[in-house]
Amino acid sequence: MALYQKIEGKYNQMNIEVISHEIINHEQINHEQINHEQINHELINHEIINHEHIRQKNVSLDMSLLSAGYQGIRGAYSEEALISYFGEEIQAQAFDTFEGVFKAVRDGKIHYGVVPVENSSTGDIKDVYDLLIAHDLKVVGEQYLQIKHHLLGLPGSLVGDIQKVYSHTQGIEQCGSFLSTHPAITPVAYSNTAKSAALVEATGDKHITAIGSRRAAVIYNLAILKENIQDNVTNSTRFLVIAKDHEPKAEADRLSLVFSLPHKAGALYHALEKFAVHDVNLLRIISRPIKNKPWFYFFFVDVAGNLAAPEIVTAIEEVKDMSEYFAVLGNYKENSMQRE
Ligand SMILES: O=C(O)C(=O)C[C@]1(C(=O)O)C=C[C@@H](O)C=C1
Repeated sequence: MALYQKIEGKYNQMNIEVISHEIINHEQINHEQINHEQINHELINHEIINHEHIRQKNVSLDMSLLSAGYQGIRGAYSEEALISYFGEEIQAQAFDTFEGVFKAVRDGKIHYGVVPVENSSTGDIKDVYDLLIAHDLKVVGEQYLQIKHHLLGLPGSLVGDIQKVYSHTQGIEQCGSFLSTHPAITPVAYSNTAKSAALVEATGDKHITAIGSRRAAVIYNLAILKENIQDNVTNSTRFLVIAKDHEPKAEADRLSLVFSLPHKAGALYHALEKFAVHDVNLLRIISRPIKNKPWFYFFFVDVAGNLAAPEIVTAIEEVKDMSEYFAVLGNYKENSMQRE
């Protein structure tokens, strides 16, 4: 506990809660009979939720007591990611925007949000990073999803007759080669791939199509006019599972941090050096502008490790000391699909 205490007040508070409640005690889960009612009560109160750990220990929890939000409508890739992470039983709630998901989590209307954060072909989904800062939410998990885009149209539509294709900007970008070889089809950016599919069904127009998933085709009664039109066969998107509070996990092996540094020669170099010196593997780094401070940046850095490891604590303590702003976004279990 002392280690967490050194890093962040909130972590400290969380650990005190974990210890004082003594509900989800890893040892207890292993060796003793579990009081399910008590655990579910904790889940409802949105306190110590360690579903990942519990799932691994084959403890059956009533997931239907939990809610998670995603952007779009049924058939969106985000909904698929949500189901892959939590399973079918959780109450999935659809929101029009990413911001809607973030606000609902922040206001305690839903327990979790599942939002895309990066794509293997097109890179960062920048809005999500900005929203993480703006709403002060935590990352408690991640989910990779292979993205296979298909050209969806009304049954009987012919590729040669298509005038427009609707999709999320990511869907359009990820299918750039297909679109460049079909110049007669005008891409139209829409808020979501599943919403695009629903629009095609609603118009009843055989000249209009959508880029979306096989699942969306089934839900919105569309035919797959051309399958796998994404540029890369390995196309995949990484989603973050966000929550209001940290969820410390013994098996967490990925740590997401955000910090800003003074404008000094070598500031970033020296910050990253701390990870190298303490043998901490850097997994990812991106920068985003600090909106009210022109030409200053937030660095979002992911490293491998658990906050209980002394070398991690030392490294991030040292980075924190050099930073003008510093926060632990979350320490969670890496999804195994990564870097396969
Ligand atoms: O439009 C969807 O279906 C989404 O879930 C959004 C989204 C994204 O924002 O990247 C998710 C995964 C794919 O990369 C394409 C679109």
